[in-house]
Amino acid sequence: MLNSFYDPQKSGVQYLEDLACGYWHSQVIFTAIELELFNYIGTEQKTLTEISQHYTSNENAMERFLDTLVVLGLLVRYEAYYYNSQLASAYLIKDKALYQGDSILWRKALYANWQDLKETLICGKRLHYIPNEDEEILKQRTKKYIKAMDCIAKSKAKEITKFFEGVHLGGTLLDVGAGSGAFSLAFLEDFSTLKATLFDLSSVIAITKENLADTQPNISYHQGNILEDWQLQTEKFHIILLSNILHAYSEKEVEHILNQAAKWIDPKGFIIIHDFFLEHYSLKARLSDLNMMVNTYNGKVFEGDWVCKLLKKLGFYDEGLLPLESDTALIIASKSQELLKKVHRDQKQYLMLKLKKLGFRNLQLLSTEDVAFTEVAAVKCQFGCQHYGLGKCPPNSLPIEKTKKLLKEFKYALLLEGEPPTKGFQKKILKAEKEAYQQGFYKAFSLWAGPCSLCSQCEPKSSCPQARPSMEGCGIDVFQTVKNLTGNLETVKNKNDYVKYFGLLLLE
Ligand SMILES: C[S@@+](CC[C@H](N)C(=O)[O-])C[C@H]1O[C@@H](n2cnc3c(N)ncnc32)[C@H](O)[C@@H]1O
Repeated sequence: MLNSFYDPQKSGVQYLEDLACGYWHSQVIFTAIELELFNYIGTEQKTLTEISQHYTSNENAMERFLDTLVVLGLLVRYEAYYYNSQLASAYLIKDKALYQGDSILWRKALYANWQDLKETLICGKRLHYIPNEDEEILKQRTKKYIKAMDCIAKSKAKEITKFFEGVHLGGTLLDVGAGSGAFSLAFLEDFSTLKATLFDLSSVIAITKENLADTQPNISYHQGNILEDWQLQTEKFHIILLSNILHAYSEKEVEHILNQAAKWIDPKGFIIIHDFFLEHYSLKARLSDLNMMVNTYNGKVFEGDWVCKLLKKLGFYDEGLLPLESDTALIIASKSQELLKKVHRDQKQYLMLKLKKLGFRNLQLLSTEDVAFTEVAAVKCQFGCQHYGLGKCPPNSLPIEKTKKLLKEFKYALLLEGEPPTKGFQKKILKAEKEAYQQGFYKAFSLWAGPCSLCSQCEPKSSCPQARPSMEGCGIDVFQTVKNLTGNLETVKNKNDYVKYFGLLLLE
């Protein structure tokens, strides 16, 4: 969920080298899509010679290129034959429903302005605009843009509508900045009594209308500028959708857009905001923010919290950020708290988002069945640790068999990663446990790392509301558990090496 490649224990020169070579990956996928290589291979097998002849390319160069695509997981090579991988077959062949090639090539089109990043930092905003673009060229570019948005929207639409499973959604939907209308189409498919109005610039509406032809009787269109007063000439709407709109603008325009949405929403309706937010998929959100800086007039990626505060000022309730499994998240707001309660949210994902704010480096959801145990932990506590017998350390902790039984009471756990000092980490674990409890995980119980460091003195036999056992003190094989999940945990080799702390928050 945090989408961060950086690992303070491991990241060194290799990490820097990989960062610097990021564009190599991009260039490989851009080229493969431009060549329509995955279409050419299709469901067949092709030899290097066939592929090289088809593209009139140098055979040696083509083999090196194809073998790189194999390592990237986009092709499979078996002896002399190349095939599309499952991933490429699903998303990189043009006639597939979830084809992503158009959005991948749109990324390429955005690259030119990234070259100006250094100058953009000095100037504070995008440097170059295309002056007086020819009408036909502009139309072709808008078409490409809509296709690109459509690829992404289609791949996410069902992730969004599932929040409303079981909710009776009827009436009218206003899709603000609708683009291809993919999100509206997904809502119409799942909620048959809905009618949607697609609101966008006239240049976009013209293309979307053409694309959808007359196949959608429940769709109407409204051309206009969302930065002006919305002149909709209809009743209020039951759903207002703002998907990937806020990040195109700055605070002032976002306030205007939300004000207009508040004006046009039925008191028993939902405002649905779908976007990048800094709290979710943080690295991608940050990079998207820079992308807005180099490629738009004043777009930026916001904190979900800030948007929620604006909605609150306008009299709306919301449930905070609802992360999708992919890189974006939702805010669903309504003036009716009753209605909001009907919206499904993934309780554990929501909790993870809240806990991230406590400052954990990383959070991983796991099944309690994936927790590893070792008898060696107890032996290491008894022989080799100065804390043995003190506070809540063994033998005042839970013996391994009792811990195994305890974990059977819980289905899930969150592995929480932090760092020294021990006291600070343990306080965060307690706060995490409290947050989980307050969100309804009534059994929530935590195990932390190291000897209890909250108080300077401790009566080992007495009960203490604050003390929790450590994972290792209860027989958990912390190394193995972490390695099973992330493959990443190093033994500390030097005194000053970075140490990772882990806690486990048990959830029913
Ligand atoms: C990033 S796309 C999002 C499209 C779609 N909502 C989605 O999520 O796939 C932004 C859309 O907002 C529209 N838009 C941006 N500024 C607008 C404005 N001032 N008035 C009307 N539409 C606007 C664009 O034309 C484009 O279709």
